[in-house]
Formats: sequence, C-alpha cells, structure tokens
Amino acid sequence: MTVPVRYELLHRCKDTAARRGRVHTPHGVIETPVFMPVGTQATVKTMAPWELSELGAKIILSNTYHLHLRPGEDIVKRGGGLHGFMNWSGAVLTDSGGFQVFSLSELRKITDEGVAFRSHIDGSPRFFSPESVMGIENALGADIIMQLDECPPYPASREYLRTSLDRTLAWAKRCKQAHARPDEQALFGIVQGGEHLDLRREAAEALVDLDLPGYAIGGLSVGEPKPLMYEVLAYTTPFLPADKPRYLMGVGSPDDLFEGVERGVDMFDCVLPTRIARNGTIFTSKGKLVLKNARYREDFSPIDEDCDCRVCKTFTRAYIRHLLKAEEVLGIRLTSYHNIHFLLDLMEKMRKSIEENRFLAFKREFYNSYGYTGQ
Ligand SMILES: COC(=O)c1ccc(CCNc2nc3cc4nc(N)[nH]c(=O)c4cc3[nH]2)cc1
Ligand SMILES: [Zn+2]
Repeated sequence: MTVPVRYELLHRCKDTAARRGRVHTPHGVIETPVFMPVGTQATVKTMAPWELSELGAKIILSNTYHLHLRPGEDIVKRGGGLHGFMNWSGAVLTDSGGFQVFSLSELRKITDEGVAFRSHIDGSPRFFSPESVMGIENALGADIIMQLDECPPYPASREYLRTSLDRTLAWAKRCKQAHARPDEQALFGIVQGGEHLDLRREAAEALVDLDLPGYAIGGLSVGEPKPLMYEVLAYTTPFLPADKPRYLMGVGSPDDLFEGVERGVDMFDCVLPTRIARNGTIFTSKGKLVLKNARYREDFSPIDEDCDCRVCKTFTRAYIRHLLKAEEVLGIRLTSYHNIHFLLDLMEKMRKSIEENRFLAFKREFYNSYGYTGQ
C-alpha cells in the first residue's frame, strides 16, 4: 500500500532531540519543524490563500466539527474537497472534532460508542463515532486526518484517564478500520494519557502497533503548567518512531515552540497568533506588543523593526493602531499577516539553526531578545 505521507529525516541536533526533516504529502513537501496556521472554518481568519502562499505557509488546519455543522462535508466535497473549496494548493490537516466538541458544544455525552452533543450553532442533536468522523474527514479530503479521540480535561483523575485512554485507543483501531482512503489521506493517531508517564508510554506503544503514518501528542496545552507539558513531551517522543512525523496539538507560543522542537516535535498548530492579532496584540523580536495602547498613537516606526514582512515594510504602528481603534477590517488583516509571518519565520530560523548545530544558541539568543527568563 502506498502511504500518502512520508517523513524524511535530514539532520539530528547534536545537543538535543531537535530534528530537521521533511513531510512529503500529496500537496507538497513540508519542511520541519513547522508551524501550521489554523483555518478552522476553511479559512485562516482574514487571510486569502494567495497571502498564505506569499507568507510561505505550506500546510494549514481545518476542523471536522465546524465544517460538519456548517456548510456540511457534502458541500465541501462537491466543491472539490477542502483544497478545491478554499482554492488552497498546499497541504491541509483536519482535526477530528473531539476536542472541539468538548470546548464548544453543550450537552455532550461520551460513551464507548462515540460522543453525543448538540451543535453550538443551532442546538441540533449530533453524534460523532470513529466511523462517522472518518466519513466526514474522507469527504473533506485533507492530506492528514486525525483520529477521533478524547482530550481529557486537566486535571483529571487517574481512573478517568485510564478509561479515557482505553476509549481513545479503541477509537484509533476503529478509525483505521473505517478509513476509506488510506492511500490518499494519512491517518494520525493521538497519544493521550494525561500527566501519567506510564499511560503515555502505553498509549504510544499501542498506537505504534497500529503502524500509522504519523502520530500526534494530544491532551496537552489544556491549562497544565508548562513544566508538566515539557516533561510529558520529553518522556513521550522517544517512544514514537523516528521515521514518522510527530505533531504536538494546540501549541503555540514562541517558547512552547522552542521547547517542543527541543524535545523532538516536528509539527505544531495553534490559534494563538491569529487570535491575539484580532485583538491587536502582535509578536515582535522584543516580545509581545499591544498596538491599541495609547503609547503608539504617534509612533511612526514599523510594528517590528527587525521584521522584513510586507506589513512592517509598508505601515507604521500609528497607522495600524488607528485602524484597530476605528475597527477598520484592514487592521486585523495586517496584524494577522504579521503574526503568521513571525511564527513561520521563527520556524525557518529554527530549522536553519538545527542544520548548523546551533539550535540551543539560537534559542538563548531569541529568549534574551524576546524577554523570556525561562531555562
Ligand atoms: C489567544 O490564545 C488562545 O485563544 C488559545 C486557545 C487555545 C489554546 C490551546 C489549544 N490547545 C489544544 N488544542 C488541542 C486540540 C486537540 N485535538 C485533539 N483531537 N486532541 C487533543 O488532545 C487536542 C489537544 C489540544 N490542545 C491556545 C491558545
Ligand atoms: Zn512584520
């Protein structure tokens, strides 16, 4: 059987578990480590696909839960799948909906069979099973699709984590069984287990036995202390195959990206850069900056003097602050564009630093400039 997604290891860092590689997909090659902008409802909010291409994005996320509810996978399929519907020529990854059900919908009930919930849009009763979610993701046509899983709340009892993990592992098998297009869409398993390292090991080994084309680490970035997330990551990645992609879900901020790469993660996604952009907060090489602040009212410098993106070369802080205060749509488009550029550019610099065996030096340099006091 041909696999639609293949990981190519190019270089291992001498001092850490960081690695430089490539994920080959039916819609292009993705240089890793990579940050994937989130396009929940088949659009990275405020960005046109040609702007994402201009920014160098090679893969974006969309969401099974949202697109099932609206416009429905049938319309997306008839529109040419996600690629045709949004006219995006790069790769797409769809999250399976489990996490979104628990963060968005009311009246949800989880059983071994699946999860019953009500649509957050019209309250209609819905049901996700591994089989039904695979049908939706097969119709949406993403290059990488996630299994239906349960992302347990944090904190959760060991007893709850045990039951939940057994369910997620059973659902992984059912997803693999139900997946109609394994030659065209790569099904990734999701490692759960909460903060319990023995459960994490059991989850990783059970999923590796399924011989899937890639593996995600879930159940993190859900409010746990950062040191705990880093500890779970450091423990878990070595149990995942070195010749498959490793994807940390829902991460994130610049420090978490560094810490994840350092512990062997290849792929990341987070709503953070685009969500904070919409409230006027931007990343700069010297830390975050809240543009609506009065101090920028007459500041005619670029939003980030060290950034070479089109926004920083064209507009001033005073102008973009004005747009944001006037609620002009262009304002959040410009902050979104810059924040996505910032993270994509950061990942490119990380990839280069790994190739040149100076990842930790680059990390220290970035932390000092950004103002992180971390390790
Ligand atoms: C301004 O910033 C924000 O609004 C903001 C919001 C959410 C996150 C964290 C998102 N974290 C997260 N997303 C996740 C998505 C997941 N999907 C599946 N299927 N399974 C998981 O186990 C899972 C865990 C996650 N953890 C980070 C930032
Ligand atoms: Zn910029």
